[in-house]
Amino acid sequence: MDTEVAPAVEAVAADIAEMEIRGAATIADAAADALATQATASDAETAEQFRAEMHAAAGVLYDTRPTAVSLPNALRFVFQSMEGTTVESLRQSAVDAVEQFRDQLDRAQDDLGEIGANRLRDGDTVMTHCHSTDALACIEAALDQGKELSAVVKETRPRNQGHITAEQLREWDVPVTLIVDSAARRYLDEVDHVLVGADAVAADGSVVNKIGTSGLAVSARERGVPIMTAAQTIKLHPGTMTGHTVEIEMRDEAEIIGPAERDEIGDIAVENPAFDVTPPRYMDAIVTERGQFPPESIVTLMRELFGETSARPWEDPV
Ligand SMILES: O=C(COP(=O)(O)O)[C@H](O)[C@H](O)COP(=O)(O)O
Repeated sequence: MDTEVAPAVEAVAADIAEMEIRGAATIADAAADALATQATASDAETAEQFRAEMHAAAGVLYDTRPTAVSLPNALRFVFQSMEGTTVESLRQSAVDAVEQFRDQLDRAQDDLGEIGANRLRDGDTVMTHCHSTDALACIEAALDQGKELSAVVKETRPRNQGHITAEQLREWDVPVTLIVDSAARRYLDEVDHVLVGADAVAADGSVVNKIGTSGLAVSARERGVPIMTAAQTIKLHPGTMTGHTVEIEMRDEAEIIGPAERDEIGDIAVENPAFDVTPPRYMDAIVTERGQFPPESIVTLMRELFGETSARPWEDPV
């Protein structure tokens, strides 16, 4: 059977893999949109062929990056809403599902921002790690509430996503101090809150986020600084309810060390994990659009949202 994936979908997958499109919420949004593109572009003649093409497109998108569970959750949402026995009905239901998913994504981030903002007080200084649109939504909502905030922004080696955060905060007129990652503990005495995002939240309340989050959380606890994770419910990882672990993406060593430097140093091993796991005991709260949760109780929300799910519904037989 011809399982043609639209070139535009391949292009989105390449952009996600190369991190032109990055950050868990943005990846989910782009992946869902790509499924709508596939549905619209398909010239399948039978419902079976249409489904096969959609499954192939989902597979290409899924294979881009392994850690952000928002990506399979976005694909799952579309497949669970796709219904009908004709190409046209399947196409329409897929396109409608994508629109609904993207609307929900925007709304969830706004609602989460309102809740997270309540934890921030006027005059607070917030430390950030990486670039998280969910975390920034909390700051934006606090600013909208008329609170004045300042920020200490960790640069977030190796790819310096902290620069994106710094730029956004400057646009909102938030005074920013940029620091190298290893300066974080020194500056914790000057901050009132640590605010991070998540690529995945496990059933035991562990938070998977950009490498460096767990060390920051341990230091924050030691310093007595509250730390919260801003994570929409699409960051909740259903597979962890049945014992699966979250795969941590290992990236190219070239992000850390160039070929010339490497030659000079000689024969060494270089490892570049993109994410780490913060155990629930080091996190004060997980803020979702459904409210704020102590990490240990997030599983109740996961049961309510996911119930029985298959991990990769686009691989079901057509
Ligand atoms: O770790 C990262 C991004 O990693 P990368 O740059 O490797 O994708 C972000 O903290 C989360 O994805 C949450 O982002 P958001 O809140 O925007 O979903």
